Amino acid sequence: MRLGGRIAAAEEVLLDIGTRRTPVALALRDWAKSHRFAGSKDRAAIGNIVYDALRHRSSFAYRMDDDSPRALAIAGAVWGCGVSLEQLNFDVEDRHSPSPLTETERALISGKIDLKDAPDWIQADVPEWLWPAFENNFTDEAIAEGQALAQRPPLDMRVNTLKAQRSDIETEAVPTPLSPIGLRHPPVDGFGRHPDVQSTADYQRGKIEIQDEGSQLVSLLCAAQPGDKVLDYCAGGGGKSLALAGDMGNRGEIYAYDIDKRRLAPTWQRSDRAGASIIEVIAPPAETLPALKGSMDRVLIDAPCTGLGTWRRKPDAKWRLTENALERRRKEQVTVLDQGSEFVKVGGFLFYVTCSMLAEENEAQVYAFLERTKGFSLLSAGEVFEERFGVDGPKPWSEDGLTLTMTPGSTGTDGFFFAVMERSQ
Ligand SMILES: C[S@@+](CC[C@H](N)C(=O)[O-])C[C@H]1O[C@@H](n2cnc3c(N)ncnc32)[C@H](O)[C@@H]1O
Repeated sequence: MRLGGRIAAAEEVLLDIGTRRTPVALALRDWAKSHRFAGSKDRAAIGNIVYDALRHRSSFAYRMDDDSPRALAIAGAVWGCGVSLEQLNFDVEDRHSPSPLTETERALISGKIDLKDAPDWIQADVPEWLWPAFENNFTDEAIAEGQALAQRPPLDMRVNTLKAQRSDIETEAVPTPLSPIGLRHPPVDGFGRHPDVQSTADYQRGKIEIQDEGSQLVSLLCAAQPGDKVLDYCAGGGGKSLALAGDMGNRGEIYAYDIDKRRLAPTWQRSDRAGASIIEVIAPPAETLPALKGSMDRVLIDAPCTGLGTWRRKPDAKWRLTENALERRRKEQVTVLDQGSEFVKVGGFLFYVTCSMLAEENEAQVYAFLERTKGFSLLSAGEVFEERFGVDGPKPWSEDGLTLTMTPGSTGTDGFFFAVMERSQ
């Protein structure tokens, strides 16, 4: 496909996302299914235009003075993928090409509108309704943090130390700056794409997992010891259970529970591949779960959240998020904290993690939990962070000197919140 065809395809996909509210990955898959002539390079290029257009939706719309799919697709190609104005001379004979650029479009692409004059939320590419909370969190750095969340992400992998060391992995990926067991393919440029890690022998043999460095760090911050009894209360697909099993040297007990059976399902196969035999999956109706109450050394609550921290990877979620959804997540967070905390033994630890950076989902939830629940106290996570990842590397945010908030802007990871509490009675 020529460039014009790729831009027109991106416009079509953006229209689909806007009208059907289809998640971006699904919209791209649907488009590819009905356009079999598109090769893998075309699909990657179209994907890059679409993802970049969504990452920067409000700032691109401002600079194009237009938020139509056409304007966003052109902006995605130019400012996201580095296409030049000269390259945008679409071939009028090509029926797959968009119509030629108008004079106004040409002027706008040449940079007629200065983003510096735009409201802060537009410069930051954060939804307008969410801006006060976002700004409150990051104050002077809020625009920079928003912009960091709109960048392309790296592809991070975690080395499964049950099967390999970092130096054993055959790859062009580089070590991650903080995680001692992470490898990174940096963000791609232009129309590039990341290597297909899942088809490598190391992945198939369970030596590596795809996992963002932030997710690796929160798992390592739990400092689970060989022999511990650990409950992963919101285990989802088991990503953190697997990381914990590696850190524990496959000695001890890990119970992976989630209210949603379907989300939990891949954990069996993933544990097998990783050789993580200490993981016991407890799926609903979870008859064996109540017997574990009060007996766990560590309980990890990787709570359901708005997922702000993953906007680099799921930029469509940023514009779909509503105040109602935030409220629903907040209620679920109260539930999982109350329920999960019952499993911690006296002298054990409770970890509260989200992939959000909103104080309402993070510090506020932890403080409200401590207020209504006897016997738990908040410890400093910063000390463990420095112990495990050194004092010289990038530092997470900490509003209270105890909890940690990692962000693309501070630690170069997805956004994650981490708090550790100890049970004393
Ligand atoms: C952030 S995801 C977990 C991701 C997972 N830990 C990982 O590393 O891949 C949050 C999970 O919480 C689960 N959840 C929501 N409400 C729950 C509840 N009341 N009890 C247990 N799990 C719950 C959801 O089904 C979802 O899988």
